Amino acid sequence: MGLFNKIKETFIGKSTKQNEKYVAGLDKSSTSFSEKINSLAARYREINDDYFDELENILIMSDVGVNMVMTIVDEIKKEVRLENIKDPRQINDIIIDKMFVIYANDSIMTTKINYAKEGLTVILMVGVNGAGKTTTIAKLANKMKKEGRSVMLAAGDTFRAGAIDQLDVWAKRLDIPCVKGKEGGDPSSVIYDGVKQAKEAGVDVLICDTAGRLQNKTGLMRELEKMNRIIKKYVPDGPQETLLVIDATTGQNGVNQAVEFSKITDITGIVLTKMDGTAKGGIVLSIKDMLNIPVKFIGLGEKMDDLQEFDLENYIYGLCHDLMGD
Ligand SMILES: Nc1nc2c(ncn2[C@@H]2O[C@H](COP(=O)(O)OP(=O)(O)OP(=O)(O)O)[C@@H](O)[C@H]2O)c(=O)[nH]1
Repeated sequence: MGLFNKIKETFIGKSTKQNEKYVAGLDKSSTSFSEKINSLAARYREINDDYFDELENILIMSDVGVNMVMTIVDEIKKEVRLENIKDPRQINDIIIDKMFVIYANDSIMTTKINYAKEGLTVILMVGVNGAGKTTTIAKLANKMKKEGRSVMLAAGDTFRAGAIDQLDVWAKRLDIPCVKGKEGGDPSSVIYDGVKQAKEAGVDVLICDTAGRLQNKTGLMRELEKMNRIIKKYVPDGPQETLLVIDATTGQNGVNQAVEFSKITDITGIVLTKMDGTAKGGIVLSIKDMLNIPVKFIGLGEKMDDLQEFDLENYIYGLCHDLMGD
C-alpha cells in the first residue's frame, strides 16, 4: 500500500491531539497546496507536458527545492505512463506518494533525541538570530521536564544584547536552573560552568544556547569547536545533539543558512520553527534534499506544546488532507 492510502486509513476520521496540532499548524500550507493541485486538476482535461510544467511550479513555489522537484516529477511521469492514467483527478495519490517516498524510506531520518544511556545529555542549540532559538529552548525544556527529566540551561549566547536575560526569564518561568555569564563574556566558559554544574547536580539534560553569529564565520566555527572540546572533556559522548534552529518562513534562505551551518559544525537535527506562519510547507523536503539531516522538531505555533516531534505521517496528513477526500 502506498503512503497516501496508508495515511488515509490511519488518520481520516481519527482525530488525535497530535494530528490536530499538525492540521491546525499546517493550515496555511495545506490550503495553498491543495487549492493549487485541485485547480490544476480542474483546468486540465488530460495529463500532458503543460500539466507537468505547472505541477513543477507548484512544488517549487511550495519550497520543495528545485532538484527534488525534478526527481519527484520524473517519478510521477513514469508512474502515470506505467498506469496509463489520463485524468489529472486520478493522480493525487501518486503525487503524494512520490513526494514523500524518498523521505519515508530513509531510516537515517530518526526524529528521536539521542539521550545518553546514563548520565548527562548535552544539547547544543545553534542558528541565526531571530530563528526562534530562545523560545525553542524553552519549549524543549518544558517538554523534557514534563517527561520527567531534570533540565538545566546554559546561556551561551553572550553576544546578542538581551539574550542571557531572555533565557533566564524562561528558566524562571519553567522553574529550572540557568547558568549565566556576562554579556560580551566568553561563551565557552559559560558552557564549561554549565557542564560542570549539571554534572555536580546530577541533572539529566543540559541545553546550551549559542550565539547566532559572531564577528565572522571562522569565529563562530572556532567557538563551536571550543565548546565541543569542553563538553567532551566532561561528557565524552557529548554533545549528544547539535540542533540547528531554522525559521521556516525564510524558505530557501533558511535552507541555505542550514547548508552554511552544516559546513562549520556537525548538525545532528533540525528544528523547523514557525511552520504555522508559512504557506510553503515543502521546506522539509528541501532540507532532506540539500542536507540529509533529519528534522527532529517542528514549530506549529507560539504555545509551549506547539513544538512537536517531527512525524512524517502527521506532517503529510497535515499538508495533504484536503487531497485525501477528508
Ligand atoms: N508562530 C510561531 N512563532 C514562533 C515559533 N517559534 C518561535 N516563534 C516566535 O518567534 C519569535 C522569535 O523567537 P525567539 O526565540 O525570541 O528568537 P531567537 O531565535 O531566540 O533569537 P536569538 O536569541 O537571537 O537567536 C518569538 O516571538 C517567538 O514566539 C513557531 O513555531 N510559531
